[in-house]
Amino acid sequence: MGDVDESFFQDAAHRPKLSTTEAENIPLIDLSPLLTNDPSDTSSAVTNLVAEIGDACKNWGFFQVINHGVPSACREKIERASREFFLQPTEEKRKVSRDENNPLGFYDTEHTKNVRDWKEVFDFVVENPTILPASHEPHDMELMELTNQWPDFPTNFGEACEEYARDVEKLSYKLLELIALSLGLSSKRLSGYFKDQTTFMRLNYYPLCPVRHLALGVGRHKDSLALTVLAQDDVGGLEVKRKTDGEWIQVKPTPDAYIVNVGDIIQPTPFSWSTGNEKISQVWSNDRYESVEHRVVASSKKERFSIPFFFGPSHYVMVEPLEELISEERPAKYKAYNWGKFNTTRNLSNFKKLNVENIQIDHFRIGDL
Ligand SMILES: O=C(O)CCC(=O)C(=O)O
Ligand SMILES: [Fe+2]
Repeated sequence: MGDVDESFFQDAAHRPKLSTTEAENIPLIDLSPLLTNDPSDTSSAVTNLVAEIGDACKNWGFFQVINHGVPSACREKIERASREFFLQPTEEKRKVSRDENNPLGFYDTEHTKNVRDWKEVFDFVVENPTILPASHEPHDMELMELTNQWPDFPTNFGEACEEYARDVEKLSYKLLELIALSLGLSSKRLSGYFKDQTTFMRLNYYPLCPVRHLALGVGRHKDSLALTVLAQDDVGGLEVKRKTDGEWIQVKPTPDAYIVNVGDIIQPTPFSWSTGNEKISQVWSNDRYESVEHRVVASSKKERFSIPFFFGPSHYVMVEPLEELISEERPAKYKAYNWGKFNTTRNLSNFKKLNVENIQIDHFRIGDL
Protein backbone atom coordinates (compact mmCIF):
# COMPACT_ATOMS: atom_id res chain seq x y z
CA MET A 1 0.00 0.00 0.00
CA GLY A 2 3.05 2.17 0.36
CA ASP A 3 2.28 5.64 1.59
CA VAL A 4 -1.28 6.02 0.35
CA ASP A 5 -3.29 8.12 2.78
CA GLU A 6 -5.93 6.13 4.63
CA SER A 7 -8.46 8.91 4.08
CA PHE A 8 -8.97 7.30 0.63
CA PHE A 9 -10.01 3.93 2.02
CA GLN A 10 -13.64 2.92 1.81
CA ASP A 11 -15.31 0.89 4.55
CA ALA A 12 -15.32 -2.79 3.67
CA ALA A 13 -19.01 -2.64 2.70
CA HIS A 14 -18.37 -0.02 0.01
CA ARG A 15 -15.15 -1.24 -1.61
CA PRO A 16 -15.35 -1.99 -5.31
CA LYS A 17 -15.83 -5.52 -6.51
CA LEU A 18 -12.86 -6.30 -8.70
CA SER A 19 -14.69 -8.66 -10.99
CA THR A 20 -17.84 -6.99 -12.19
CA THR A 21 -20.46 -9.22 -13.68
CA GLU A 22 -21.19 -8.43 -17.31
CA ALA A 23 -24.76 -7.33 -16.97
CA GLU A 24 -27.25 -5.52 -19.12
CA ASN A 25 -26.34 -1.91 -19.77
CA ILE A 26 -28.53 1.07 -18.92
CA PRO A 27 -31.06 1.97 -21.67
CA LEU A 28 -29.64 3.46 -24.87
CA ILE A 29 -31.98 6.00 -26.43
CA ASP A 30 -31.65 7.35 -29.98
CA LEU A 31 -32.57 11.04 -30.07
CA SER A 32 -32.49 11.32 -33.86
CA PRO A 33 -36.25 12.09 -34.08
CA LEU A 34 -35.37 15.41 -32.41
CA LEU A 35 -32.98 16.37 -35.20
CA THR A 36 -36.00 17.05 -37.40
CA ASN A 37 -38.88 17.44 -34.90
CA ASP A 38 -39.63 19.46 -31.79
CA PRO A 39 -40.04 17.53 -28.52
CA SER A 40 -43.67 18.69 -28.47
CA ASP A 41 -44.46 17.23 -31.93
CA THR A 42 -47.05 14.51 -31.84
CA SER A 43 -45.43 12.36 -34.54
CA SER A 44 -45.15 8.74 -33.55
CA ALA A 45 -41.33 8.90 -33.53
CA VAL A 46 -41.38 11.60 -30.85
CA THR A 47 -44.22 9.96 -28.90
CA ASN A 48 -42.23 6.72 -28.79
CA LEU A 49 -39.18 8.62 -27.65
CA VAL A 50 -41.12 10.20 -24.79
CA ALA A 51 -42.35 6.76 -23.72
CA GLU A 52 -38.78 5.38 -23.80
CA ILE A 53 -37.52 8.27 -21.68
CA GLY A 54 -40.36 7.77 -19.17
CA ASP A 55 -39.58 4.05 -18.84
CA ALA A 56 -35.86 4.71 -18.43
CA CYS A 57 -36.46 7.35 -15.74
CA LYS A 58 -38.85 5.11 -13.84
CA ASN A 59 -36.96 1.85 -14.08
CA TRP A 60 -33.34 2.99 -14.03
CA GLY A 61 -33.04 6.71 -13.26
CA PHE A 62 -30.15 6.55 -15.78
CA PHE A 63 -29.98 6.27 -19.57
CA GLN A 64 -27.60 7.03 -22.46
CA VAL A 65 -28.44 9.09 -25.52
CA ILE A 66 -26.98 9.01 -29.02
CA ASN A 67 -27.66 11.28 -32.03
CA HIS A 68 -28.05 14.08 -29.49
CA GLY A 69 -26.97 16.99 -31.67
CA VAL A 70 -23.86 18.03 -29.70
CA PRO A 71 -21.08 18.40 -32.32
CA SER A 72 -18.26 15.92 -31.69
CA ALA A 73 -15.63 18.56 -32.54
CA CYS A 74 -16.85 20.63 -29.60
CA ARG A 75 -16.62 17.68 -27.23
CA GLU A 76 -13.16 16.74 -28.51
CA LYS A 77 -11.98 20.30 -27.92
CA ILE A 78 -12.96 20.34 -24.24
CA GLU A 79 -11.67 16.79 -23.74
CA ARG A 80 -8.28 17.84 -25.12
CA ALA A 81 -8.20 21.00 -22.99
CA SER A 82 -9.10 18.99 -19.89
CA ARG A 83 -6.34 16.45 -20.52
CA GLU A 84 -3.76 19.20 -21.10
CA PHE A 85 -4.79 20.99 -17.93
CA PHE A 86 -4.77 17.97 -15.61
CA LEU A 87 -1.55 16.49 -16.96
CA GLN A 88 0.39 19.55 -15.77
CA PRO A 89 2.31 19.54 -12.47
CA THR A 90 0.10 20.06 -9.41
CA GLU A 91 1.62 23.46 -8.59
CA GLU A 92 0.41 24.78 -11.96
CA LYS A 93 -3.13 23.51 -11.29
CA ARG A 94 -3.13 25.01 -7.80
CA LYS A 95 -2.82 28.48 -9.33
CA VAL A 96 -6.57 28.20 -9.99
CA SER A 97 -7.55 26.36 -6.80
CA ARG A 98 -10.92 26.94 -5.24
CA ASP A 99 -10.93 28.51 -1.79
CA GLU A 100 -13.28 29.79 0.88
CA ASN A 101 -14.23 32.82 -1.24
CA ASN A 102 -14.49 31.16 -4.61
CA PRO A 103 -15.70 27.56 -4.76
CA LEU A 104 -14.92 27.38 -8.50
CA GLY A 105 -11.69 26.10 -10.03
CA PHE A 106 -9.30 23.25 -9.27
CA TYR A 107 -9.71 20.93 -6.30
CA ASP A 108 -8.04 17.64 -5.45
CA THR A 109 -9.21 16.77 -1.96
CA GLU A 110 -12.92 16.22 -2.34
CA HIS A 111 -14.61 13.80 0.04
CA THR A 112 -17.84 11.92 -0.66
CA LYS A 113 -19.49 10.69 2.53
CA ASN A 114 -16.31 11.54 4.44
CA VAL A 115 -14.00 9.35 2.34
CA ARG A 116 -11.56 11.03 -0.02
CA ASP A 117 -12.17 10.48 -3.74
CA TRP A 118 -9.35 9.31 -6.02
CA LYS A 119 -9.78 12.21 -8.41
CA GLU A 120 -9.09 15.84 -9.25
CA VAL A 121 -11.74 18.26 -10.47
CA PHE A 122 -12.12 21.64 -12.12
CA ASP A 123 -15.48 23.38 -11.64
CA PHE A 124 -17.08 26.27 -13.51
CA VAL A 125 -20.54 27.78 -13.82
CA VAL A 126 -22.51 28.01 -17.05
CA GLU A 127 -23.96 31.48 -16.33
CA ASN A 128 -20.96 33.64 -15.59
CA PRO A 129 -21.55 35.10 -13.04
CA THR A 130 -24.08 32.85 -11.30
CA ILE A 131 -26.31 34.46 -8.69
CA LEU A 132 -26.91 32.77 -5.34
CA PRO A 133 -28.12 33.91 -1.91
CA ALA A 134 -25.27 35.37 0.13
CA SER A 135 -26.44 33.72 3.33
CA HIS A 136 -28.61 30.87 4.45
CA GLU A 137 -30.73 33.15 6.71
CA PRO A 138 -34.31 32.93 5.39
CA HIS A 139 -34.96 36.68 5.68
CA ASP A 140 -31.61 37.88 4.37
CA MET A 141 -32.23 38.89 0.75
CA GLU A 142 -28.61 39.70 -0.07
CA LEU A 143 -27.22 37.93 -3.14
CA MET A 144 -23.72 37.03 -4.24
CA GLU A 145 -22.07 36.31 -7.57
CA LEU A 146 -19.92 33.30 -8.43
CA THR A 147 -17.40 34.03 -11.16
CA ASN A 148 -15.31 31.57 -13.15
CA GLN A 149 -11.54 31.54 -12.94
CA TRP A 150 -9.69 30.14 -15.96
CA PRO A 151 -6.12 28.87 -16.08
CA ASP A 152 -3.59 30.46 -18.49
CA PHE A 153 -2.78 27.02 -19.89
CA PRO A 154 -4.02 25.57 -22.12
CA THR A 155 -4.74 28.89 -23.76
CA ASN A 156 -8.12 27.90 -25.18
CA PHE A 157 -9.35 26.30 -21.93
CA GLY A 158 -12.04 28.86 -21.04
CA GLU A 159 -13.27 29.11 -24.61
CA ALA A 160 -13.50 25.31 -24.96
CA CYS A 161 -15.48 25.09 -21.71
CA GLU A 162 -17.88 27.90 -22.60
CA GLU A 163 -18.60 26.59 -26.11
CA TYR A 164 -19.19 23.07 -24.88
CA ALA A 165 -21.45 24.29 -22.07
CA ARG A 166 -23.73 26.09 -24.54
CA ASP A 167 -24.12 22.98 -26.70
CA VAL A 168 -24.85 20.66 -23.78
CA GLU A 169 -27.26 23.25 -22.40
CA LYS A 170 -29.31 22.98 -25.63
CA LEU A 171 -29.41 19.22 -25.24
CA SER A 172 -30.39 19.55 -21.58
CA TYR A 173 -33.38 21.76 -22.43
CA LYS A 174 -34.53 19.16 -24.98
CA LEU A 175 -34.18 16.40 -22.38
CA LEU A 176 -36.11 18.50 -19.88
CA GLU A 177 -38.94 18.82 -22.40
CA LEU A 178 -38.99 15.09 -23.03
CA ILE A 179 -39.01 14.39 -19.29
CA ALA A 180 -41.85 16.88 -18.74
CA LEU A 181 -43.88 15.20 -21.51
CA SER A 182 -43.14 11.77 -20.04
CA LEU A 183 -44.71 12.95 -16.77
CA GLY A 184 -47.84 14.03 -18.66
CA LEU A 185 -46.93 17.73 -18.37
CA SER A 186 -46.70 20.30 -21.15
CA SER A 187 -43.30 20.25 -22.85
CA LYS A 188 -42.09 23.61 -21.48
CA ARG A 189 -43.47 23.08 -17.97
CA LEU A 190 -40.03 22.84 -16.33
CA SER A 191 -37.97 25.04 -18.66
CA GLY A 192 -38.83 28.39 -17.03
CA TYR A 193 -37.28 27.29 -13.75
CA PHE A 194 -33.84 27.49 -15.41
CA LYS A 195 -34.00 31.12 -16.60
CA ASP A 196 -31.25 32.22 -14.19
CA GLN A 197 -29.78 28.77 -13.89
CA THR A 198 -27.33 27.64 -11.20
CA THR A 199 -25.93 24.97 -13.54
CA PHE A 200 -22.31 24.10 -13.03
CA MET A 201 -19.91 21.88 -14.89
CA ARG A 202 -17.07 19.76 -13.67
CA LEU A 203 -14.04 18.32 -15.40
CA ASN A 204 -13.18 15.08 -13.60
CA TYR A 205 -9.73 13.51 -13.80
CA TYR A 206 -9.12 10.08 -12.25
CA PRO A 207 -5.35 9.40 -12.02
CA LEU A 208 -3.95 5.86 -11.96
CA CYS A 209 -4.79 4.25 -8.65
CA PRO A 210 -2.48 1.76 -6.92
CA VAL A 211 -5.14 0.86 -4.31
CA ARG A 212 -8.20 0.36 -6.47
CA HIS A 213 -9.40 -2.46 -4.23
CA LEU A 214 -9.70 0.04 -1.35
CA ALA A 215 -10.50 3.41 -2.89
CA LEU A 216 -13.09 4.80 -5.32
CA GLY A 217 -12.77 7.50 -7.99
CA VAL A 218 -16.02 8.90 -6.57
CA GLY A 219 -17.79 7.30 -3.64
CA ARG A 220 -21.44 6.31 -3.91
CA HIS A 221 -23.71 9.32 -4.16
CA LYS A 222 -26.75 10.77 -5.90
CA ASP A 223 -26.50 13.94 -7.95
CA SER A 224 -28.36 16.80 -6.34
CA LEU A 225 -29.38 19.02 -9.23
CA ALA A 226 -32.31 18.48 -11.57
CA LEU A 227 -30.56 16.60 -14.34
CA THR A 228 -27.00 15.47 -15.08
CA VAL A 229 -25.65 15.10 -18.63
CA LEU A 230 -22.32 13.32 -18.52
CA ALA A 231 -19.61 12.66 -21.11
CA GLN A 232 -17.31 9.78 -20.19
CA ASP A 233 -14.25 8.66 -22.15
CA ASP A 234 -13.59 5.07 -23.29
CA VAL A 235 -11.96 3.82 -20.07
CA GLY A 236 -15.08 2.90 -18.08
CA GLY A 237 -15.52 2.84 -14.31
CA LEU A 238 -18.93 4.45 -13.75
CA GLU A 239 -21.32 2.11 -11.93
CA VAL A 240 -25.03 2.58 -11.26
CA LYS A 241 -26.95 0.88 -8.49
CA ARG A 242 -29.66 -1.14 -10.23
CA LYS A 243 -33.06 -0.35 -8.76
CA THR A 244 -34.42 -3.87 -8.97
CA ASP A 245 -31.78 -5.60 -6.83
CA GLY A 246 -29.24 -3.02 -5.62
CA GLU A 247 -26.49 -4.59 -7.77
CA TRP A 248 -23.73 -2.25 -9.06
CA ILE A 249 -23.95 -2.22 -12.87
CA GLN A 250 -21.12 -0.90 -15.06
CA VAL A 251 -22.07 1.78 -17.53
CA LYS A 252 -20.07 0.59 -20.49
CA PRO A 253 -18.72 3.47 -22.57
CA THR A 254 -20.60 4.09 -25.82
CA PRO A 255 -18.66 6.29 -28.26
CA ASP A 256 -20.00 9.84 -28.45
CA ALA A 257 -22.98 9.07 -26.16
CA TYR A 258 -24.13 11.10 -23.15
CA ILE A 259 -25.23 9.53 -19.90
CA VAL A 260 -28.28 11.23 -18.44
CA ASN A 261 -29.40 10.88 -14.89
CA VAL A 262 -32.51 12.45 -13.46
CA GLY A 263 -33.53 13.13 -9.97
CA ASP A 264 -31.50 14.60 -7.36
CA ILE A 265 -28.44 16.60 -7.25
CA ILE A 266 -26.20 14.51 -5.22
CA GLN A 267 -22.58 15.05 -5.65
CA PRO A 268 -20.73 17.86 -3.90
CA THR A 269 -21.43 20.98 -5.86
CA PRO A 270 -18.95 23.80 -6.16
CA PHE A 271 -21.23 25.51 -3.69
CA SER A 272 -20.66 22.77 -1.14
CA TRP A 273 -17.83 20.89 0.39
CA SER A 274 -19.48 17.58 1.07
CA THR A 275 -22.29 15.40 -0.16
CA GLY A 276 -25.87 16.55 0.00
CA ASN A 277 -28.85 14.62 -1.15
CA GLU A 278 -31.33 17.05 -2.66
CA LYS A 279 -33.58 15.55 -5.24
CA ILE A 280 -35.17 18.23 -7.36
CA SER A 281 -36.65 16.00 -10.01
CA GLN A 282 -37.73 13.55 -7.40
CA VAL A 283 -39.59 16.32 -5.58
CA TRP A 284 -41.05 17.84 -8.76
CA SER A 285 -42.29 14.44 -9.88
CA ASN A 286 -43.66 13.74 -6.39
CA ASP A 287 -41.52 10.58 -6.15
CA ARG A 288 -42.37 9.18 -9.62
CA TYR A 289 -38.75 9.54 -10.71
CA GLU A 290 -36.21 8.71 -8.07
CA SER A 291 -32.58 9.65 -8.25
CA VAL A 292 -30.19 6.73 -8.26
CA GLU A 293 -26.89 6.09 -6.52
CA HIS A 294 -23.78 5.77 -8.61
CA ARG A 295 -20.01 5.68 -8.07
CA VAL A 296 -16.76 5.51 -10.03
CA VAL A 297 -14.31 2.63 -9.70
CA ALA A 298 -10.69 3.67 -10.11
CA SER A 299 -8.24 2.09 -12.55
CA SER A 300 -4.62 1.04 -12.05
CA LYS A 301 -4.04 0.86 -15.81
CA LYS A 302 -5.59 3.88 -17.50
CA GLU A 303 -6.29 7.43 -16.44
CA ARG A 304 -9.89 8.43 -16.92
CA PHE A 305 -11.62 11.72 -17.75
CA SER A 306 -15.30 12.63 -17.55
CA ILE A 307 -17.36 15.82 -17.83
CA PRO A 308 -20.71 16.17 -16.05
CA PHE A 309 -23.10 19.07 -16.68
CA PHE A 310 -25.28 19.57 -13.58
CA PHE A 311 -28.43 21.38 -14.69
CA GLY A 312 -29.65 23.55 -11.80
CA PRO A 313 -32.67 25.88 -11.55
CA SER A 314 -32.61 29.58 -10.61
CA HIS A 315 -31.79 30.24 -6.97
CA TYR A 316 -35.22 31.77 -6.31
CA VAL A 317 -37.18 28.73 -7.51
CA MET A 318 -39.40 27.12 -4.90
CA VAL A 319 -38.97 23.39 -5.43
CA GLU A 320 -42.12 21.46 -4.62
CA PRO A 321 -44.22 18.67 -6.12
CA LEU A 322 -45.86 20.00 -9.30
CA GLU A 323 -49.56 20.57 -8.78
CA GLU A 324 -50.47 18.49 -11.85
CA LEU A 325 -48.79 15.52 -10.17
CA ILE A 326 -50.66 15.80 -6.89
CA SER A 327 -53.98 14.05 -6.46
CA GLU A 328 -56.12 12.59 -3.73
CA GLU A 329 -54.54 9.20 -4.35
CA ARG A 330 -51.08 10.74 -4.54
CA PRO A 331 -50.87 13.66 -2.13
CA ALA A 332 -47.79 15.91 -2.05
CA LYS A 333 -44.90 14.09 -0.49
CA TYR A 334 -42.66 17.13 0.05
CA LYS A 335 -42.98 20.64 1.38
CA ALA A 336 -41.78 23.52 -0.80
CA TYR A 337 -38.22 24.74 -0.33
CA ASN A 338 -36.26 27.57 -1.82
CA TRP A 339 -33.50 26.11 -3.98
CA GLY A 340 -30.92 28.84 -3.35
CA LYS A 341 -31.40 28.92 0.41
CA PHE A 342 -31.41 25.17 0.57
CA ASN A 343 -28.12 25.06 -1.30
CA THR A 344 -26.52 27.75 0.81
CA THR A 345 -27.64 26.15 4.06
CA ARG A 346 -26.20 22.86 3.00
CA ASN A 347 -22.96 24.48 1.95
CA LEU A 348 -22.61 26.24 5.21
CA SER A 349 -23.15 23.10 7.23
CA ASN A 350 -20.85 21.22 4.88
CA PHE A 351 -18.17 23.83 5.14
CA LYS A 352 -18.29 23.71 8.91
CA LYS A 353 -18.23 19.95 8.59
CA LEU A 354 -21.10 19.61 11.03
CA ASN A 355 -22.10 16.27 9.73
CA VAL A 356 -21.79 14.56 6.37
CA GLU A 357 -25.41 13.97 5.62
CA ASN A 358 -26.44 17.34 7.10
CA ILE A 359 -29.36 18.79 5.16
CA GLN A 360 -31.26 16.62 2.72
CA ILE A 361 -34.45 16.75 0.78
CA ASP A 362 -35.79 13.99 2.93
CA HIS A 363 -35.95 16.57 5.71
CA PHE A 364 -38.73 18.21 3.71
CA ARG A 365 -40.69 15.01 3.31
CA ILE A 366 -44.20 15.51 4.66
CA GLY A 367 -44.84 13.33 7.66
CA ASP A 368 -41.17 13.20 8.64
CA LEU A 369 -41.06 16.74 9.99
O1 LIG B 1 -17.02 10.26 -13.75
C1 LIG B 1 -18.14 9.77 -13.85
O2 LIG B 1 -18.43 8.92 -14.68
C2 LIG B 1 -19.25 10.21 -12.91
C3 LIG B 1 -18.87 11.33 -12.00
C4 LIG B 1 -19.96 11.70 -11.07
O3 LIG B 1 -20.81 10.91 -10.72
C5 LIG B 1 -20.03 13.08 -10.58
O4 LIG B 1 -19.08 13.87 -10.82
O5 LIG B 1 -21.06 13.41 -9.92
FE1 LIG C 1 -22.51 11.91 -9.88
